[in-house]
Amino acid sequence: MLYPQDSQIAGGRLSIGGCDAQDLAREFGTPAYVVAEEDLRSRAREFTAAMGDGEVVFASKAFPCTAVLQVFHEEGLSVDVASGGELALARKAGYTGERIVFHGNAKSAAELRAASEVGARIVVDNFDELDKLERLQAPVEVLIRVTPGVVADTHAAILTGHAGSKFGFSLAQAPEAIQRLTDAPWADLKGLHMHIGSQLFDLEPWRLAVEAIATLGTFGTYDLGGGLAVAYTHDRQPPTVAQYVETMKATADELLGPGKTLSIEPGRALVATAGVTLYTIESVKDVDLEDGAVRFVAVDGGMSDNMRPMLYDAPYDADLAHRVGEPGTPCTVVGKHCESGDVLIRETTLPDPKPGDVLATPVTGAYVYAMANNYNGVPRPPVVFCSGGSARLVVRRETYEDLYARDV
Ligand SMILES: Cc1ncc(COP(=O)(O)O)c(C=O)c1O
Ligand SMILES: N[C@@H](CCCC[NH3+])C(=O)O
Repeated sequence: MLYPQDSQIAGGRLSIGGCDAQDLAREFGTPAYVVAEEDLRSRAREFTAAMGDGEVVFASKAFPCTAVLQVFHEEGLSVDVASGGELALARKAGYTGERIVFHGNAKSAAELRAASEVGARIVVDNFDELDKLERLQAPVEVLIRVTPGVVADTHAAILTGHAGSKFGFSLAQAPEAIQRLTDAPWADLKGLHMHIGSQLFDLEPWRLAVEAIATLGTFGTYDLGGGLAVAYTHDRQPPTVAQYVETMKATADELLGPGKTLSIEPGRALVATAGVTLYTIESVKDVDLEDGAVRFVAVDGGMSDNMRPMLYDAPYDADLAHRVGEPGTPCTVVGKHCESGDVLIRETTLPDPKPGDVLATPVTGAYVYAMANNYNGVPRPPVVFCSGGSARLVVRRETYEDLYARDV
């Protein structure tokens, strides 16, 4: 099943965290991002149990929402932030510096100052950043981000560990960065960081990457980044959390030496399955073409609430919330935006979809809320947490007033 762990389907009706999906749509309106809180918690526990005394750092870019961060804070995870804004969210959720890892390939002096003031660990990406830190002279814990020169199998836009990536020091540059940070009296160099890409199914590239960074000397701490894939549809299954973590630990033991302090930074794999987006179908249109007919099912959201299909051709599945599991006919789910590329699902099957029906798209917890926007003046959807049969609003829907609230 693609739905969160505590979902149920009874008589074709979907419930999430004990809450009926159609009732949620009625109560909170659509589109709505529904989040199964127990799914977030159980993923966090799966990671922490597998990591043992290693550190699990939530990559907050995947779901930068205070309530989500609070859950992971309660579950004992650390947090990865990639901007001053994400740092502010992490602080709002209760995080203190020793559990914050600060990332970015273009950190400003102000962001570096803010990170140093709260005592966050800074992952140094380039020589200009190193110069800025030198000018700041604030005592900071640092890691060095290394680009291992490994090509993993994922969409080019979310590949980050290849030679030619904009992130990190190349293997050739890293020794100079290591030397400078070892010599700097203000820097406490803990070790190396790498992150080779996102939505990765194959574990082999991580091994190659660790092999590459192992040539740079021995450190006490290694942060191996995030990247574990999730199943968006039934077509392709990723490794389990346990398989992935065991591989990371065994690879580190073998290639970096035993007893290292290890961190991993999952984003997607912690939040994707907890999220279900609910839409209302607004129109159903059959278009006859020479090579067959297309049934467009148009919903009340689209590329403003989920950019991923447009950016990465990301596949999703969908169901009518009251007829889950029934056989259907081929449909293309489109959004309400003024672009033909506003396609949420190129091909799925739905049983006789009608205007007014509630459509549920599972596995929409990661990088969906995160990349929402106001294209066509569409207010961004609310976030609703469901658990044990109760639903609570944790982010309200934007209003039309919000759309001009920043006018001066
Ligand atoms: C530095 C860093 N760490 C962790 C992540 C999280 O990746 P994922 O969501 O694929 O686990 C990212 C995003 O790709 C990242 O840039
Ligand atoms: N936004 C991307 C992931 C970015 C990874 C961040 N380094 C996605 O939706 O898949």
